Amino acid sequence: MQLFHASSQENLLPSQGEAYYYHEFFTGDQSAHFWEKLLNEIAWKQEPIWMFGKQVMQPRLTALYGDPTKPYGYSGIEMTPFAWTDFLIDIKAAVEKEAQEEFTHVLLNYYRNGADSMGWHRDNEKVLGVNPTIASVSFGSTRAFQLRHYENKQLKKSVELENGSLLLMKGECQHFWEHQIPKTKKVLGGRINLTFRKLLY
Ligand SMILES: O=C(O)CCC(=O)C(=O)O
Ligand SMILES: [Fe+2]
Repeated sequence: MQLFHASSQENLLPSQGEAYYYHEFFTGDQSAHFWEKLLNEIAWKQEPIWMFGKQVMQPRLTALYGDPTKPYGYSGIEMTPFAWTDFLIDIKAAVEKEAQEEFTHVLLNYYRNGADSMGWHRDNEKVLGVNPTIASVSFGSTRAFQLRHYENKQLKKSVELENGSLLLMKGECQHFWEHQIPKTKKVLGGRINLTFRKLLY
């Protein structure tokens, strides 16, 4: 939405994948506006996933939006998308312009406080194709986003995802690197994250 973004434009990863961070991709005013919409108008739910043969509740709230005829799933669950809303389309358009990619779906995560989290994973479902571009937008409290090499787990990178920021993951990132949002004991408010994806149906 801004013409020039305060961006490092430099790859956060040393090799085998790309991750680019854009600080203040959205202005403070835009972010405050989207925060209110996201909090009040998204159909948030706490859903179970399968982990090591057991069903457990995810430690955060989630929602999926996109083409309702194209479901998407991970960790043994399948989600049916809700149809796009106007303000989600506005966010999507801004992100698509920067990413030079068209997205079909957005997965939303609401971390209510520092006890909510997302464990180590790669976004490598078959339906995303070989080297997917995933665009991740954050609003609300800053949380650490950690990346570590899948084969050499000592190799780690961390970036603080701030209010109004954009993170683009590209190339071989989902093949060679996993990522997580760890729990934190810092007293923190909520954070909402949107990951835009292109599902190849
Ligand atoms: O909350 C985040 O920044 C990460 C979200 C994520 O990795 C995902 O939805 O796959
Ligand atoms: Fe992810």
